[in-house]
Amino acid sequence: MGSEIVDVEAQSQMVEKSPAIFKKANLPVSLKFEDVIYKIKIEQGGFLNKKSKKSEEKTILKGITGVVVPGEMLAMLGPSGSGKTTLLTALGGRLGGQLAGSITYNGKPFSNAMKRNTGFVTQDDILYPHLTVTETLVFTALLRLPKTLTKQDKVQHAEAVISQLGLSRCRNSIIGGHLLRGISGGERKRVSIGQEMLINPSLLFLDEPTSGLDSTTAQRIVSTLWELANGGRTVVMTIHQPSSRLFYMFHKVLLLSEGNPLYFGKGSNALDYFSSVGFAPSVTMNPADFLLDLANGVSTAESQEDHAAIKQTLVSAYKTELSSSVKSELAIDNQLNISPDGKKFKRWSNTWWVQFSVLFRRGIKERKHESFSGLKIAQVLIVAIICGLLWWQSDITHLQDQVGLFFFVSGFWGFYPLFQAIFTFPQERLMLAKERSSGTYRLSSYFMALTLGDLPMELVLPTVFFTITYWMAGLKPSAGSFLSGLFALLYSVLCAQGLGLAIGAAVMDQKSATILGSVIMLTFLLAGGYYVQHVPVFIRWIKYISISQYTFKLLLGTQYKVGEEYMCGADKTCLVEDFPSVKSVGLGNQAISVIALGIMIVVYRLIAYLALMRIGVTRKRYN
Ligand SMILES: Nc1ncnc2c1ncn2[C@@H]1O[C@H](COP(=O)(O)OP(=O)(O)OP(=O)(O)O)[C@@H](O)[C@H]1O
Repeated sequence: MGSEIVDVEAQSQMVEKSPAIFKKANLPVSLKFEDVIYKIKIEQGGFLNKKSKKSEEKTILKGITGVVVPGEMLAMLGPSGSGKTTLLTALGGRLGGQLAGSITYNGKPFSNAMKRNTGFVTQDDILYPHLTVTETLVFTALLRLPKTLTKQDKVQHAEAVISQLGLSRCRNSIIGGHLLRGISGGERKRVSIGQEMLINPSLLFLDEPTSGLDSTTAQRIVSTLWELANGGRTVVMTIHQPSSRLFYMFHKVLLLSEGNPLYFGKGSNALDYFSSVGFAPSVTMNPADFLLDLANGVSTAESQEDHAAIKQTLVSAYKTELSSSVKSELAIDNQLNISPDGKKFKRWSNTWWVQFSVLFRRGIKERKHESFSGLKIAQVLIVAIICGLLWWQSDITHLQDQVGLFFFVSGFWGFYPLFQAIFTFPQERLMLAKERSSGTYRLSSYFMALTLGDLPMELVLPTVFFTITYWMAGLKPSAGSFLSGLFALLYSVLCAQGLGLAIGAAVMDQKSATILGSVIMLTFLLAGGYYVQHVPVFIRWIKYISISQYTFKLLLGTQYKVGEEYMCGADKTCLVEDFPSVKSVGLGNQAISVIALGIMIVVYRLIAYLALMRIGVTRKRYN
């Protein structure tokens, strides 16, 4: 107990020394929840026979009540699957579906203003692997801090968080991730907490902030959270197996077992309560371990116990012994009359333009390794040179060859941008969900930043390709033909890219999106007018949606004119427009191709945008 007091004193001193933003909460929040019940529908059976599929209702949370006031830190304990994360998500205003009971924040339901006053740290750290610690926190500060602060102030806030969380040593190291060495797990967790601390939330939720960390690091993180609570914040976290040192730092503890509350109250009173209902620990042990044993139906008092019966006894004991006192605590009017006023708390902290420009810069930084990869450039250069060599100084007498080149170009530049774009949104899914659910930015600014950020490289590569191939292959040596060919190609690249974005956003799974993308593009290619000219009427419509067909037609149009002749035999001339694959797409009506591709450029992006609207804004946890 003595060491506890020393700890607490040391922590109070640290608070004194802390930067201003950690001293006091702006808008203290009293969180009250009463009889929270959460049900889900589970599909059962029917693996072989769909008709036998039944949906069964499962109750995940079975009436949980509690109150946490500013300055308090609540820990939710319980075995795996007991409902801790579900309750945390519900309290954090992020759970949709069948949620019953009442959850209030200073007596009011969850609102946008409260969202901006709430920090939520998920169990898995969702961070960009290629950014450094400082970059990560500065970008978050620029996005999430209000526009009343200058850029300099925002950077200073990020710096303050870095020193407060002891991240100075690794400030310039990259976060890292899968197959990419970066900072340690504990440091990564602190960066995630730092991202939420930046906005100085008065209500902070954390899902297992200490899991996978050694006890010293865990202690350090919980101490920081304790400091935050001490500054008038309300801190709620789930925790797996806290050491006794940590256990006594929590002001309140909620013990769950299979969705039932077994205990709610001060951590230091927990053992007395369980002793009073007949479950006293027989040996001195970590109180958290003892509580978890009980929640699993294991009591040290008896050796051959019936786990289900013990759990049942504890559930009943809670109802008879504790429930009413917890509810009466709820009735105490400790509602703070501070509610975020609507004017002060607009929905977004920054203007569209600020969001866009920060996201644009962040996107370029995170993906520069990918977009400007030497391998990608080498791949395009090699294909361009091989094409140039194979079609070396071809001329119109070999019309078949030239037409083949144009078709290849339209196919290659259909697939290439499609597959570059298809991964964009599935890779970003978790980040988008995290940042959208905390109201960091508008979807439109994110969408524009991401799609425009990739654009320069996506357009440079086909330009380089076309320039090399065009002149090596000896196509029409006029600036007009070259430039209109290049325009047609870039136009079709934008279109294929849009299709890739739409498929990626709609499917949100890289593997399925790739398969779907290749089937669609292959169909477009086959219907492009080169391989088959006598298409049955019932399927002829495909060519009207085929990107390859329009690109092919535009490229042919830049080289040949209606009425132009070529040598089709020893001393025989034919009209270009009568050549089979030219005939199938035709040389006239080029404007229609331009309009059709233009429509597709817009429509595919619109589909991608609409598909993204479902991410992060629904308060569902399992989406
Ligand atoms: N949408 C869902 N679909 C299916 N099962 C769900 C869903 N939501 C929650 N569950 C189930 O509800 C129970 C509680 O889940 P929850 O993640 O809240 O537990 P937990 O106590 O946080 O577990 P852990 O400590 O392992 O993270 C689990 O059995 C889980 O499988």
